[in-house]
Amino acid sequence: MEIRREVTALIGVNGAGKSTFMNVAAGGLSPTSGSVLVDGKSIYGRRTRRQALQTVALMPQTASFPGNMTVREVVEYLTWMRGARAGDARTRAERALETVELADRAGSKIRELSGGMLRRVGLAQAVAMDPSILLLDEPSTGLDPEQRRIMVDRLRELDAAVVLSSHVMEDVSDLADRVLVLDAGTIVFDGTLPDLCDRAPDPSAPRAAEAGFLAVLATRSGVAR
Ligand SMILES: Nc1ncnc2c1ncn2[C@@H]1O[C@H](COP(=O)(O)OP(=O)(O)OP(=O)(O)O)[C@@H](O)[C@H]1O
Repeated sequence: MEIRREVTALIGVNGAGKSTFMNVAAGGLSPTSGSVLVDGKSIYGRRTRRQALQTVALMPQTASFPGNMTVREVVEYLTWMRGARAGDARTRAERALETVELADRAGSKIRELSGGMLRRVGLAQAVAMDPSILLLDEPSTGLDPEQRRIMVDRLRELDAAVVLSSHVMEDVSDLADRVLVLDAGTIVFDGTLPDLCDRAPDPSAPRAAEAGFLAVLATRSGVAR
């Protein structure tokens, strides 16, 4: 598939392969077949990997940051790891923490944070280097309604190709220009949200997107049989 400079939502049932896709696309899980090209350069190529990795950032589904480090240290360290110079990494980390409204907890230890705050640290480290490709694995999980709204607003402001996986249809309808449905590792739908709603038995009914998603999967399993 080709990812464009827009927001692409990746949806699918548990185990469909969303996180696997994200990890492969982010350069962290080498594919057994196929390739990942960033601006035409392989993210797994020996000579091209370094540059490709600077363009892509992942907010993983679960992140295990060291509990003893402060929020600022974690974001700064990961930003430095991505190639920022030390002073620049500090500035970028501070700015990213402001973006996710976590600046007031910059000095807190990771182990003192709530689950939703940890998710926001994951988002901060992903946006700190202004990546042109941002992969977000279930970004709204664990966020309260206000924080989810802030995340949606921030993501709308980004000038990047964003891929987000989600089970929350509200995220999809608030953000996605394009929707992909993944089923057992295969893309079985590629279109807009209205296209997906059109697959529902009643496209004008409330929750038509969910019904369309289920209809796509039902058609697929019908074909498979
Ligand atoms: N490290 C691993 N080793 C072997 N199999 C794995 C590993 N991680 C995931 N899988 C398998 O790969 C498939 C896809 O898993 P993946 O985590 O990508 O799904 P997902 O769509 O992100 O699911 P969820 O919605 O539950 O997060 C599943 O069958 C899963 O059991």
